[in-house]
Order: sequence, then structure tokens, then C-alpha cells
Amino acid sequence: MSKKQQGTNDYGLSSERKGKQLSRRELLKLAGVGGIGLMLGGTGVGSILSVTGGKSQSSSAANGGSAKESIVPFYGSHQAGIATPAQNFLCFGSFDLTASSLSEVRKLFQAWTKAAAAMTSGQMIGEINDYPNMPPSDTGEAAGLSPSRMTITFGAGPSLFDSRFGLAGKRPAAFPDLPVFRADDIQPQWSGGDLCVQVCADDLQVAFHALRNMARIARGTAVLRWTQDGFQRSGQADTSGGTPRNLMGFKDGTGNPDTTDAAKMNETVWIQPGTGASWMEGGSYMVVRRIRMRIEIWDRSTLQDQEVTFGRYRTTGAPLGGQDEFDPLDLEKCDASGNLVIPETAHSRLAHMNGKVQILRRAFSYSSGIDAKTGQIDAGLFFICFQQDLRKQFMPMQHKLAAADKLNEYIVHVGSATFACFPGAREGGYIGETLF
Ligand SMILES: C=CC1=C(C)c2cc3[nH]c(cc4nc(cc5[nH]c(cc1n2)c(C)c5CCC(=O)O)C(CCC(=O)O)=C4C)c(C)c3C=C
Ligand SMILES: [Fe+2]
Repeated sequence: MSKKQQGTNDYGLSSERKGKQLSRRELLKLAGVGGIGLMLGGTGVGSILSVTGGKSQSSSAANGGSAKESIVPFYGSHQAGIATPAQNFLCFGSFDLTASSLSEVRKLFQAWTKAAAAMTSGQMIGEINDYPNMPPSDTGEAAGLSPSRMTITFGAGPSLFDSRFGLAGKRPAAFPDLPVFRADDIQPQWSGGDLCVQVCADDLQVAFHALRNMARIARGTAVLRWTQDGFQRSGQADTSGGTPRNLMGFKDGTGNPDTTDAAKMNETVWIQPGTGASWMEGGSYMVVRRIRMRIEIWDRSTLQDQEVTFGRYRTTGAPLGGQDEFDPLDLEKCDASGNLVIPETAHSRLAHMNGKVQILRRAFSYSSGIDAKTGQIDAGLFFICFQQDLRKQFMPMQHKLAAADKLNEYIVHVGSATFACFPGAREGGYIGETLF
């Protein structure tokens, strides 16, 4: 009888043994790859942290649509979670490597890739999920839940290119350190990191499960440095699929480039051949800024003041002087007194960069309790954007905003990180394989 006929999956675990105890021999075999701790979370166990042979954690269409419909393909030429329409929730993790060799980093990404492919398609991770005498490989809280359009996106921070892993020569010129911008109040607890894992899903528990298991897999190779959860209005609350509103009450995302326009994405977001960093072709540079809103002050400002701040009407999202949300900004239009209808200091005008510079924004709101020192709400925008070149896109834009934006009266940037988000992987390959 062949292994397959016996019900053995591709990872050598017989389904006949389900629910039975591991023999001493099996235990030693598994422990031989680095001990029980590693078996559960270490990166030396790429063969163990793998898709259970077809065992799905999504039993139903519980979260709207069939489970199949809620799967965003993980493999492809670009990573999912960049051009993908934004999901309801975000669980973002920044990691620091504790490993000292590049081969350990490679093993981590091989294991992460397998686990990400499994979880985004609704599978549990690992094979050790049915032994009564073993801790399960998968933490289990996503069992029975739909994949919820989950995407898991990986990136490398600037510190990955320091002297530790011999990658210094591979740092792309388009990925320099960010300067300190005017009025920045950047705190280390929300900044930096060697690697990032951006998990987005239409269900917070599904997203949390994925980030938590990524951290378990990384044990022994990388540790979480900081995390941030984020949210948007849910698809249930707004079935129209219209532009979501930020916590200041304004539609946020209107002026984004069209992600279905391949030419536009190749011009703005995806790294093209010939930039000197061939390992990033098909990838994108991500900027993350934790921007706290001075909500209490904003809530006391008049509607007119709020609209002048953004240069848009609150109700419709249309530019001042326009009718429809998607009307172009009329930057020359003046009122009867000769004043610009969209003022010089309006956020939309400044960020528009005269139509010459664009970025892809994929921000989420955040709410993290209260500031213990002041008693004020710690909430705002977890700003995420993608682009081809930080020097030509985010940096000049943020310099302009930092210098003159009226919105600065109501916000402060408290966290900052950048990540080179790798190109996508083909099935059988792994994320990061173009670099290590
Ligand atoms: C450096 C880039 C940007 C930062 C930082 C930023 C912070 C920020 N933005 C809002 C709210 C809105 N932004 C809007 C437009 C807009 N913002 C940026 C860039 C940054 N924003 C761009 C490129 C644009 C589009 C400009 C254009 O070409 O029209 C808008 C208007 C609606 C929209 O287009 O999305 C709002 C509202 C907040 C609250 C914030 C920090 C907390
Ligand atoms: Fe903005």
C-alpha cells in the first residue's frame, strides 16, 4: 500500500494516527530538528510548519460570500495587500531579527511563506494539530472562520542592510533613511524594524491569528518590535463600497491612483527593471507613519474650518468649489473677493503636488485607548503608502506638508518606519528569494 493510499500527506504524517499519541521514535524525529520549542515556532522546521494536507479552517461562508470568494490569491508577481482593495482590519507587526546568519533569515521566509499561503487560503498551519499529547501547531482561533480576504505582505526595513547579514551592498538608492520632518515627534516604540508583516482581513480575529502565528514561527529568529491594529468602516456597515471616512469625518482615499490601471501602477507603485535593485522588481517601497489626531481640538473646530483644512466638503468629499467627490481640484479658482477657493495651506492642494507626484495610500484608522499622561484619546491614522522611490514621492510630499499644511494644527506624527516590500512569489518559491 502506498503512503498516499494509507492517507499520508505530503509531510509524512499518516492520517491514521490522527488523535493517537506520538511514538517515542516520532517524537525524537521531530525533536531532532531543534527541540519541541522549535517544532512549534522555530524556523528550523520549515517542513513541519506547512499546510495540513487539505485540512481547511474555513468550514462555511460565515463572513459574507463563500469561503472561496473570500480568498485573495497569495502567489503572484506582486505581493497581495498593496493593490488589493483595502480590507476592514489591519494587524501590523514590525520585527527585529535575533538571527545572526542569512540562512536563518532565508529559513524564516520559507516558513513564513508556507504559513501565509496556508492561512490566506483558509488552512491551518502545521501538522501537529490533532495529537492529544502535543501543543497544536496552529493556535486555533481562526478554525471555522472564512479566509476573510486576508492578505499577508512582507517587507525589509533599512536595518536589514546593516553589517549583520552581508546585505549592505543590496540596499536600493530609492530606499534611503527618512529625514526628521518638521514637527515630527517620532517615538521609538512605534518606529523602525528589520522586517514587517502587514496582515489585512475583513475579520479582526482572522488577522490577529495570522500575525500571532507569524510571531510564533519566528521564535528563535525574530521578535516583535512593535505592533499596531487598525480598522476602517466594515463592508457590512457600508455596502456601497464608497470611499471610507477617517476619524476626522472626511472621505479619505479619493485622490488615490486607480489600482486597476496597470500602466498607472507601473508608473507609480511597482518597481520597474533598470533601477539598480533588480531584487525589488515587482515590489514596492512602503512608508508607515503613526499619526495621532488631536481629536479633542478637531471636535471643537467649526465645519468651515475643517473643510478649509482639507480643501474638501465633509459631506460629499468634493473639492471646495466642486460638486462631485471625484471632480478634479480646481487650484486656480477664486471667490468673489479674489481669494483661492482651495486655500494655499489646504491638505489636498499641497498633497496633490500639482499633479506631478503620486503615491498609493492604504491607511487604516487606529484607536489605542487614552494617553495616560494627558487623558486624551490616543487615536488617529495609521498611514501606509506605497511607491517606487521614497526620494521622489513620499519625501518631497511630506516635506511640503510638514512645512505648510493646515492639518498640522490637528495632527502629530509619532511613529515612522519604512519597508522594502518584496516582489510576489510563485508557488513553490518563497517571499524574499530574490534577495536571499
Ligand atoms: C505624505 C503623504 C500624506 C500624509 C502623511 C497624509 C496624512 C493625512 N491625510 C489625511 C486625510 C486626507 N488626505 C487626503 C488627500 C491626500 N493625502 C495625501 C498624502 C498624505 N496624507 C495625498 C497624496 C492625497 C491626495 C491628493 C490629491 O492628489 O488629490 C484627503 C482628501 C481625500 C483624498 O484624496 O483622499 C484627506 C481627507 C489625514 C487625516 C492625514 C493624517 C492624519
Ligand atoms: Fe492626506
